[in-house]
Amino acid sequence: MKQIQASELIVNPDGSIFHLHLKPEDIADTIILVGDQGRVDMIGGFFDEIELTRQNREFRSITGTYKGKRISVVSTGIGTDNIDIVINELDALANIDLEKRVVKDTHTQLSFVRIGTSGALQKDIPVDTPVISEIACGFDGLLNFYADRDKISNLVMENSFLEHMNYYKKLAVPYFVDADPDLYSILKPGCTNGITISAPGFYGPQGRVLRLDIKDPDVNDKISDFKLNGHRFTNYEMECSAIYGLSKLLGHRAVTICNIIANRMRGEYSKDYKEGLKKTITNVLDRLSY
Ligand SMILES: O=P(O)(O)O[C@H]1O[C@H](CO)[C@@H](O)[C@H]1O
Ligand SMILES: O=c1cc[nH]c(=O)[nH]1
Repeated sequence: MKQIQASELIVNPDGSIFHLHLKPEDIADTIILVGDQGRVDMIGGFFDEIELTRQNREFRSITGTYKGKRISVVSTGIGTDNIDIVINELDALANIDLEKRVVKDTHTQLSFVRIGTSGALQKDIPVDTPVISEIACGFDGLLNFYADRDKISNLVMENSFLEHMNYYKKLAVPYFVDADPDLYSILKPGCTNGITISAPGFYGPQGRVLRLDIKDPDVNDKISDFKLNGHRFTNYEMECSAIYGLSKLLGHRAVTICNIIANRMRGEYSKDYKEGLKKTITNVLDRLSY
């Protein structure tokens, strides 16, 4: 079995993984991912008990139990570049022997559930309601670096979207990846479903204009008009695509639910998004622990 070099898999002197500062025994098989480190303690506030709290940089982690089920919560910070770190390191904790530096013989499948905030791309999706990402669309380009990108993505939708948008050639080619079907059906009740775009920025890459003009001023109208086989775009956020893509490549399960805090087509913003988000969090925890 090939040993992974010290420069490629970085382990801290205490045996924890480089960025997350976690050891294999610290994580549960079910892991909730959130962007905001403050949301980790919000979710922990609903737990029966917390066995571990850890923080390094923007990566805050807890592990505890909710209604008897062991769950970890990890903050990713913003963006798919951080997701590359978080998913690869959580997978390494589960599937690589960190002392021997070899991939383990038996695979442990992790379940990732992202709970985030998001901007709606359809007029009929109200603020403070949850959207579940049936399909993720990555504008970020992260998955394009990995060898089996085409094997796990929906190339028919990709080509149809490129044509519909007359996609600007200097942007990263977008990729489309499905949610895990089992997690999706467990968490779908009560949510609007659709295609979620993960953008590599909050402003220009999501069609926002403050002082800088953007390449395509009609981008959001064109996106919201796109339809294929009954699927439509529902929302923008910044992490889902890489979570779905890397999870699928690594043999894990993933789903994303985001509360809508802004409706981009109506120009509306939530009055108190944290209240609605708490309801979505307890719904997700109840369904995961059932
Ligand atoms: O609330 P979180 O989980 O951070 O999600 C959304 O909010 C951030 C932007 O404000 C991005 O991370 C986006 O994906
Ligand atoms: O519009 C929004 C709202 C939250 N998060 C995003 O990425 N975009």
